[in-house]
Amino acid sequence: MVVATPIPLLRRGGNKKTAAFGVPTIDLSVDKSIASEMIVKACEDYGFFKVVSHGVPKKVIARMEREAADFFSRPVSQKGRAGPAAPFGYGCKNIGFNGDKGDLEYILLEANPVSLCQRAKTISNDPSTFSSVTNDYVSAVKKVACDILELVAEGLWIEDKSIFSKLISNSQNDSCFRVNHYPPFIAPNHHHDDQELIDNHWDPVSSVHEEELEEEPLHMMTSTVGSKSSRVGFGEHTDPQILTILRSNDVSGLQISSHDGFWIPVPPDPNEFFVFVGDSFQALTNGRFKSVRHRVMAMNSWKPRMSMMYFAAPALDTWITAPPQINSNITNNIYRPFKWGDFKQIVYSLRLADSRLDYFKNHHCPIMTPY
Ligand SMILES: C=C1C[C@]23C[C@@]1(O)CC[C@H]2[C@@]12CC[C@H](O)[C@@](C)(C(=O)O1)[C@H]2[C@@H]3C(=O)O
Ligand SMILES: O=C(O)CCC(=O)C(=O)O
Ligand SMILES: [Fe+2]
Repeated sequence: MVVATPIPLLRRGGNKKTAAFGVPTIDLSVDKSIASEMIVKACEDYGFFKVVSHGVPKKVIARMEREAADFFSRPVSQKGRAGPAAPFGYGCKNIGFNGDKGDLEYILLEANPVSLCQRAKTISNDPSTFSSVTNDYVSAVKKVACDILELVAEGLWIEDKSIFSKLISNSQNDSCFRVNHYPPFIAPNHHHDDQELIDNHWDPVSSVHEEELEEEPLHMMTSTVGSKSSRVGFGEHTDPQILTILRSNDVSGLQISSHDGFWIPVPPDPNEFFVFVGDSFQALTNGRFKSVRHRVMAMNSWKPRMSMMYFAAPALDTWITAPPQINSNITNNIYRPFKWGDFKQIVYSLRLADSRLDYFKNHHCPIMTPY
């Protein structure tokens, strides 16, 4: 049984806003009452945790990785046939519609079999294999997301264990799937002698030059290789959906933000999944769970980072508001109830780094609840 308590391990002095901690790790094979309590605690304290013994076969992961790697290895002229991302399809450096940029290329897909089947035709020379491999992967991680959401309901002592999972298992769910591919990055002052550090023991904490980052808002950074700004892979943001299930190869770069403003590097773990609380889960729990800010910094690596995210979202017409089992007095609602589809529209009108949930904070607006 793997039960790791999140313990701050290191905080360097001066004005370096970085820290390291033991990622809260939940073994999904342990007794439900233990796992559910740990998940609720991690969602409250960090909005982030790792799951192990998740039951997703290695083969399903390896096949998805191979299909994606094969796509990104193609010439730009071929990849471009699946783009530009609007928002679905192949994208390169441009994220969203409002000028955000990152040092990456990606494919963003709707996570349903019909759409995947259509999209696969522009992505692969063997579309039926691509869509069947992607469907298998998406179904497997969706199951992980549902298991986690049911454990959350249990941990919150809610009788209807499917209160959250049914939102994403609804046939009209709006979940999506993204594969990000970050090119290798070697810092301009990098020496070959450092190779051993890169391969094995490289310490991302000391390599994040925060004094440089503070000069320029992250979302303004471009991806010009060779300048200091080349290090932003995917700028800081929270995910708007309910839950995100991330898996990456063994290349580092992911960082999460602690409540006190430190960037915490997350060591990659290709066999396991990282789980992020999204904005919608924050609203569904009336702020009890926190959506976690995160980003990807291009780290010294000769190898590309490849990550896959399943963003679990409800149907567009689903009301997002805390159920009475969580908040019995609606006058205490932090957020106005909103439909996922309306929230998504706001999301796409804003920049990556914006705090979108603030737009739904209750000030003087009348409270309407669908419950
Ligand atoms: C700049 C943007 C890209 C994004 C939509 C947005 O306007 C703001 C949120 C971004 C984000 C972050 C999490 C996911 O990667 C994503 C697919 C999502 O749902 O919200 C992306 C959007 C995107 O890349 O299309
Ligand atoms: O690529 C990663 O590791 C994370 C990317 C991310 O946060 C996103 O696509 O929303
Ligand atoms: Fe994200």
